[in-house]
Amino acid sequence: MEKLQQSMYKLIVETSTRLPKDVRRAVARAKASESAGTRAAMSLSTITNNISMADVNVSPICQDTGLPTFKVKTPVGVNQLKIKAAIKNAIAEATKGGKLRPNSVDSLTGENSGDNLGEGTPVIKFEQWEKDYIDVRLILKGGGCENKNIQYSLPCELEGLGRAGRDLDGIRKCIMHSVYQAQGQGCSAGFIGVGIGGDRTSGYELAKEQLFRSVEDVNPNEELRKLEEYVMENANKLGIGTMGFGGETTLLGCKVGVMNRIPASFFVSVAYNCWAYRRLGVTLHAETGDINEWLYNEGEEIDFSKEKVDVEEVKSETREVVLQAPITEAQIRELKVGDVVKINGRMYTGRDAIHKHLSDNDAPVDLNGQVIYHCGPVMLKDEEGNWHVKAAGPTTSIREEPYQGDIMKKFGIRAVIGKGGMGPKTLAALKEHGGVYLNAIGGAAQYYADCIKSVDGVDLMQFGIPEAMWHLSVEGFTAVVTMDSHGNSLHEDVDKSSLEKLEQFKERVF
Ligand SMILES: O=C(O)C[C@H](O)C(=O)O
Ligand code: SF4
Repeated sequence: MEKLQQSMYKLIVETSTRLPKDVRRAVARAKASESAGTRAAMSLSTITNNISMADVNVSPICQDTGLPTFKVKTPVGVNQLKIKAAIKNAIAEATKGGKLRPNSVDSLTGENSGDNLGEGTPVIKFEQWEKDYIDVRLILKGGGCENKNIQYSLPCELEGLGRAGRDLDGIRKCIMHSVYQAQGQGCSAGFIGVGIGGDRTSGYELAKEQLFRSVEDVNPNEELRKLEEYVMENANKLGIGTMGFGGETTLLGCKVGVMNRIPASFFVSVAYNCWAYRRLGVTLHAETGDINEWLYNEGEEIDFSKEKVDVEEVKSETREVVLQAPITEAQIRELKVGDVVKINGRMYTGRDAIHKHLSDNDAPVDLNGQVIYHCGPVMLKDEEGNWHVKAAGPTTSIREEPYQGDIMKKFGIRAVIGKGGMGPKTLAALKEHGGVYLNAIGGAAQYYADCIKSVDGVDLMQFGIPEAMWHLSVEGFTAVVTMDSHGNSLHEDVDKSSLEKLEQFKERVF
């Protein structure tokens, strides 16, 4: 098994940096369905551009390289402990080289282990089989989409859809609701894996298991095939769209599995995966550990770098404003939902730990008139001790909802950049204080890393690389105003209109 660690390293790097062929085709279909010049089309262009940049840079498609989850099938007699050790070594190596973000955090102390290893991370699941080779599959599922997973216990009442009973139609309603409740926060357009039955644990396992199916397979169970097709057709009528900006494509794939349950329980579990659906697999020679074959490798690989972007058309529909910090209140009050903002100059990253910290402490820098970027980047230090950005897309902003408004007022922050939008408390604060929320394209970590021209400093490194406050110099960092200082929120509007659309699916279908 001398090649095992090397094979696992290849699998990790490939999964983190190259989107699988079936997923590319799904993204391309979504792009083709949007009209040029719309926000959805613009976002999808950024996404496909980002996919190509990750190919070329061999760098993470998204900065959140998730909780690495391996599923391994081994012939009888193969030493699983050796496989586990090889996977762990390969994970540490990939983290050191900036192919994975250090993502393993002590839940009690908040300490980041720095190498992605720790209690419960990575997840490795073994199964034995009768074949004579090893099958290893890996999914890197990020935290933002993981947070949008949902489990229903039937019967239940669902907003917009009424009662969901213990039958196929009740299941249908749960799935439709799961897409609605995710909005754009899990970086839509997304994929869902659904598990019907089991208990709370095995139901979610089954849901995640569906994410290991190919996007284009056909469910052999006739009832489930119909259900999957129904969901694909109708969830896309909800109008949530890419990033929750509205649009034709909200869902890129739906896979449903079923298992038995016990009489008192009836769970429908949904695992939501962002467009940056990073899962791959290999088969290995059982004695040497060499890669025999790459899985999910069928069909054409779309090379998005060959596509042409119709920039002129995009420009005609949107107003573009260039900003440079420090920003004045008057400049902010000029901005309206729908404006495209290009930022030059300084911004500071701040996510979960920073927001909590700033609510009880002074800021390490003067934040008056400044821009906060909700981002946990992948960073590498060179031999001279200088930091380099390897991936730096936005994180889900709603987690900062309890703190954001207060912090903006306390420190005089004028703009926050993130994704998925924020709630009523922040919207009220933007109006009162004169602030703006800018939505960047979730998952576009290479695209944004390219806009970052230098790393000028870092504070609060004790929170770990993703959570520290990085001082960044940017050029042409592009984001859309989705919440302005006049009380307007695109997120509130899309939520409301998609709930109205959801109500159309109240009547029995199955
Ligand atoms: O942790 C991150 O960088 C992003 C996260 O996956 C998210 O979607 O919020
Ligand atoms: S930022 Fe978006 S694309 Fe990246 S892992 Fe989170 S949900 Fe997925």
